[in-house]
Amino acid sequence: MLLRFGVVPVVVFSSKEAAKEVLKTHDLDTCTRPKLVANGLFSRNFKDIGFTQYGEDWREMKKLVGLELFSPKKHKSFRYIREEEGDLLVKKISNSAQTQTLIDLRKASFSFTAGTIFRLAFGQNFHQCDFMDMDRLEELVLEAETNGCILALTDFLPTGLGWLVDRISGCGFGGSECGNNHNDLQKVEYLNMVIKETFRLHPPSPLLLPRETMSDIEIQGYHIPKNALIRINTYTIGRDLKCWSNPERFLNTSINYKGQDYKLLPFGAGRRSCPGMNLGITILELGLLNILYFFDWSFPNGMTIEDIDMEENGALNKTLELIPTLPSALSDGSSGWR
Ligand code: HEM
Repeated sequence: MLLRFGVVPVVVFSSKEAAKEVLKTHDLDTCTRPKLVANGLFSRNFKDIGFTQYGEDWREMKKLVGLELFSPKKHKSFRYIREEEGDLLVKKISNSAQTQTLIDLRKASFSFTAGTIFRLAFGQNFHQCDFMDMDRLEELVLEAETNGCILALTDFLPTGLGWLVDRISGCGFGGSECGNNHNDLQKVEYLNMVIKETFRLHPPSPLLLPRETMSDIEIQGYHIPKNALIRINTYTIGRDLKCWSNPERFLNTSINYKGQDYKLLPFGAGRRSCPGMNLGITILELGLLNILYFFDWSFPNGMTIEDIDMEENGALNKTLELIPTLPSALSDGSSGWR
């Protein structure tokens, strides 16, 4: 789909064939990022690896994070951090289980994920840091997410005009569907299937991060000029009848979701694909295993599954409050899943 936002052509690709042409055949022609106002603000003027333009700086950063954060050796050496944070998550939920009080699963998962990434990236324990406040951090992440989706007119209208309209208009930037009647092995297999299907039906990034063409190219027979903004619509591809026989149902396929199969791209593909993929998957599996293996879950009084708001709004601001119960076989103070 070709749109024109002000003076900028914006092309949205919603088929796996087009995604493959962009991310594989023309990866090198499309692997820079456009300088969008919102992204500049929370990436310290495009210095962040995710929003910096393609070139020497990006290549250096990619090499550095590949060695220092995401290599298999580092991944292994950070295991104790993931385990300690997993134990903390289990303890927190156990406390609620013992008093039979509600726990906000979104907040608990956020704390587990942010705690792990914070320690890994900054070498400091988030929970022992006086100057860090988890609620405030969550607000900041939400704000960054929301701003990431905002399109400012400054990005699309000629210099001055868009900026003026943005100021006047106030464009100031400043649960998966699962049951639990499974034994342990089934739980693990089931969990992997749930993760894959959640990636397909509810991709964390429904549109991959924006790319910009660095030269004139042709995709699916269409001419795309240099400096066009490109978006890959993974949400639509994940529900495309041409790719999936029954898109609304769990499919239980052995499909690859790490960027080799262009009908399932939760982490993108090509040069700008997610370098934190293995860490992300490990955190997700560990968090979910701890939540599902150690606890049974029930709704608060009077609530049914229909009351859960499954609508997506593109941000992480939905609460999911449930009551955990410790199965009797496990109520001996076990620590987290390793
Ligand atoms: C389940 C967890 C995660 C998912 C689903 C995910 C997804 C994505 C997606 C879709 C992109 C854009 C790819 C593209 O536009 O082609 C991306 C980029 C990126 N992700 Fe992740 N991600 C996850 C976890 C992480 C983690 C844990 C980190 C680091 C701690 C991370 C760091 C990055 C970075 C730095 C980029 C930008 C890469 C670049 O532009 O060169 N991600 N991620």
